[in-house]
Amino acid sequence: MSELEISNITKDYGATRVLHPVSINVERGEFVTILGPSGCGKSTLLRILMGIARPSAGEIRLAGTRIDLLPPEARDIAMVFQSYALFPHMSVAKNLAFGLRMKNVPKPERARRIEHALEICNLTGLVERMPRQLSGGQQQRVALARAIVMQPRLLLFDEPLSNLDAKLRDTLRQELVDLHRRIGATSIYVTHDQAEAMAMSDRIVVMDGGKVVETGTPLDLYRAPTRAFTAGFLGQTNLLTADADGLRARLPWGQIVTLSAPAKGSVRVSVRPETIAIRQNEAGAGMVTSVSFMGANALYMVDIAGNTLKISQAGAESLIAAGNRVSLDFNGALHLLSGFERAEAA
Ligand SMILES: Nc1ncnc2c1ncn2[C@@H]1O[C@H](COP(=O)(O)OP(=O)(O)OP(=O)(O)O)[C@@H](O)[C@H]1O
Repeated sequence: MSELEISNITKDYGATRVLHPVSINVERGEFVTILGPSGCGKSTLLRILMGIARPSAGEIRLAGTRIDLLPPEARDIAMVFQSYALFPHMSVAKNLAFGLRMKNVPKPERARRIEHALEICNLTGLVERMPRQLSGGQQQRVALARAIVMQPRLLLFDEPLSNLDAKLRDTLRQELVDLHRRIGATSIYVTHDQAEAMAMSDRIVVMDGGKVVETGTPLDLYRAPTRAFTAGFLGQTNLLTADADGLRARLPWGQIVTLSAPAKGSVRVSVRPETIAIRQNEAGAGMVTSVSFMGANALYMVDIAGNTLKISQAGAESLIAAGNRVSLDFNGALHLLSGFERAEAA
């Protein structure tokens, strides 16, 4: 039995179905990210888990108990919101105490839990401040502490870092991962930011159009996505059509390459920009249309037989200028996608 079992949850608004039957299992202590573009239904799913929206059908079990019919306060779930949602007229200490008081936690235990939550969220010293006297990052830490202090069975995060600047986001992302390791709470994190999902998660659930597209570890989904949607959403990639015969395949410009799995006929492959080597060659089939120096790497756009390929070259010492002809080497096997028609049509 999994700690959290989401079984065939659907959600209809009138005649519009925004969640098709969605089933996700989360193990105890696991950090699972639901990743998908705006409008894919991730917030709807979180609201259903929290109990602030009702599913049209399906069941949710937490530690074996059915919870989808319970009110939010009876679910043993805490949520950290994108907007922090702190009580503006209460100090940090009172914000943290509020939920505990509602649950009639005795005063000495309240104090102990608050002190612990403040300490692990790096907030000691700010306990008497009001929310308006805190920076965005500090406010988000308070929101986190307020969730942790409840010691919930399940922690939910709704894009909690998206209102922060890039640098602070990176810092807090790391803090969140450390924190999760220390408290080991079962966590569901919702984001449309693939870098965040990759850096933080034990497992990622990719959603699109109200459906689960694919589930896997960050490494598996990056290296071996099954769906074109996953390949394109998780990092950058090039999607190409090839003519396969076993492990060998011919690209549209005649180049012969190796596939990650045998196939026959017209197939789709995903090629990550960093797995292609670019070489200046007057007789090459490609032409550099643009080059951007990114610091640690250079990003080339290459036109080859009507296809535009992104190529990332690490530690480039000299750049190949736009207008030059190039040939491309594919290092290793090209990743074969399956089921791409369905994913793209979804
Ligand atoms: N109350 C509502 N009535 C009708 N449609 C709704 C309602 N709430 C959400 N939707 C629709 O449901 C779909 C999923 O919305 P949801 O907010 O879950 O997406 P999301 O993936 O969280 O997007 P975002 O990242 O932009 O918040 C969207 O098409 C949205 O327009």
